[in-house]
Amino acid sequence: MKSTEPVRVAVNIRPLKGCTDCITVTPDEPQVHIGSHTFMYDFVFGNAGLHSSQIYHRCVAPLVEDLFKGYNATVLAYGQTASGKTYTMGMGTNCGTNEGIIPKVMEDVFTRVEAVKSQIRVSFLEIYNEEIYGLLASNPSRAPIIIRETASGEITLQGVTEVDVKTKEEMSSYLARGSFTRASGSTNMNIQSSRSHAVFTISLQITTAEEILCAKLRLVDLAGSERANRTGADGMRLKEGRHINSSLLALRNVISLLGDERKRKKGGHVPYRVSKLTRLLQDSLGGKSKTVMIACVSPAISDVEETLNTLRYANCARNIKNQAVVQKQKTSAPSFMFNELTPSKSEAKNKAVVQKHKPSVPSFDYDAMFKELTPSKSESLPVYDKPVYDEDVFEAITELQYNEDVFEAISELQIPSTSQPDDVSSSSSPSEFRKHNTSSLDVSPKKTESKQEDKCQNKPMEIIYLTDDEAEVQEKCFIDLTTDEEAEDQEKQIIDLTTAECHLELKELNKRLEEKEAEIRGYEEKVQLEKDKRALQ
Ligand SMILES: Nc1ncnc2c1ncn2[C@@H]1O[C@H](COP(=O)(O)OP(=O)(O)OP(=O)(O)O)[C@@H](O)[C@H]1O
Repeated sequence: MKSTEPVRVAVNIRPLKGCTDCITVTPDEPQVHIGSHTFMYDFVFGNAGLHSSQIYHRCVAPLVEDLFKGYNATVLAYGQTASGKTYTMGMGTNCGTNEGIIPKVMEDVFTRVEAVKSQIRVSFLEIYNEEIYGLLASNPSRAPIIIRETASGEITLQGVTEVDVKTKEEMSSYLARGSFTRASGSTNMNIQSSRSHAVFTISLQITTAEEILCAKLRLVDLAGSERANRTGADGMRLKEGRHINSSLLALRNVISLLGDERKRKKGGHVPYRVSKLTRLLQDSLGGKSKTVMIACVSPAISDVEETLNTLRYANCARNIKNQAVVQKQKTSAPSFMFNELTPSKSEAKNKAVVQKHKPSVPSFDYDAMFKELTPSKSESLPVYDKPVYDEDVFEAITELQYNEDVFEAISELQIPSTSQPDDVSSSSSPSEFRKHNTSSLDVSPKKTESKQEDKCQNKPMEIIYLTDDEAEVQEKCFIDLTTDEEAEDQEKQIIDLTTAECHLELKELNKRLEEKEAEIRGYEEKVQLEKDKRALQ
């Protein structure tokens, strides 16, 4: 079953902290006014809009319902730093409480699973300085997770830890554990600012007499866009800010391309490969998932520019059309047991391998757990990489003002597609390969082949131990996207984008400089005239 689903967009306006309000909301309508701009959304929460306590029921509960029907779904919190994304998602200090979206999702999921035969797994990862790290891994060295692509275009993640969960409390403790491990730090704008994009994924498999539904709900808390002069970031924070901004720029570029019907009809290339963030969100934006974006904004006048940008991209995201597909496969016999599923060699190539890799048994005492984790937190943070991009370009991009021209120009930019090798490459041997936990993030290609519709294209949740032969087959269907050449290519694309933006910015500045010079010349002439007049008198 397939249905065209627009990305639904909600705006969440956080409470004002004692300064002038720059946003007004039309009562009883999802309409926001800012300066001379007016935007329509699917929902508006906060200010004169709906009460923010309704976010879950209005926006997210329908996705949980769809998850149980076999649809992949995504909730994406987007917005500038300190606009309330982590708070809204419930990934911050409130994650041990019932506040925020994720705790409510858990409540709902575990109420619903009582009525069905199911298995639930969770994974939690972050993109930090353009590397993907698992947040549930028991290994403190936190080796980066590798993105791979199957021959059919499905994105899988090699090295991510997925754990079985049986109760809401267990899931909640993994959320708390991962949230605590996630990179965060203090800036002038947010005392506990997320320094990475975080993705908490709930994988659900429901077995009925006829079929197996296997769908995923991805809950994404993006790091916020920031300006170094406002956050006061330097050193490590500045570098993080640059990575955050560059990946958000790539995301905005994808949104503006997918959200522009004219360009979509032209069939322009969508630059998902430019950053790891856009690769991971490929299924959520223009793919097979049902997606809700929650644009978090601050109503403070001091944040007006960033708020306007967020509102603009969120409005653009409403035009994105996904092709939601039920993720299912047939159960061959009525007594078919989920854990008994063993793939044939041919099936093995379409399935990701999941090995059971459970981190230490979660503690349900949050205070004790945080205490237990505190000394290891700094150790487990990723080691800083060498700066990947040109410092000057990033300096400029950090401070970049996203005005109309830049927005338009980025939309016009067509990024050449990274060639996808026909053949398969993989550096690890079959036995090495089996040592890793492999999990798919179900990021599927945009084009849907009808034949594949009723097959479960996501990774199955069962644990599969392959023979050497099967592992070889499995390996052959992966394409490693992280070769040096490809990484260089991706970096170059980001640099091209940022350079183009810098050129536009420079052009704008030159124009303003010329205007100022003309003004000064006019003033000097006036002064000279006055002098001449006085001399004549
Ligand atoms: N709706 C709200 N009601 C009360 N407090 C809020 C609300 N939204 C955010 N806050 C508070 O504002 C601060 C910043 O929020 P939060 O950390 O969620 O922002 P963020 O957008 O995730 O920032 P960053 O991108 O820097 O991580 C936090 O102290 C949070 O508790």
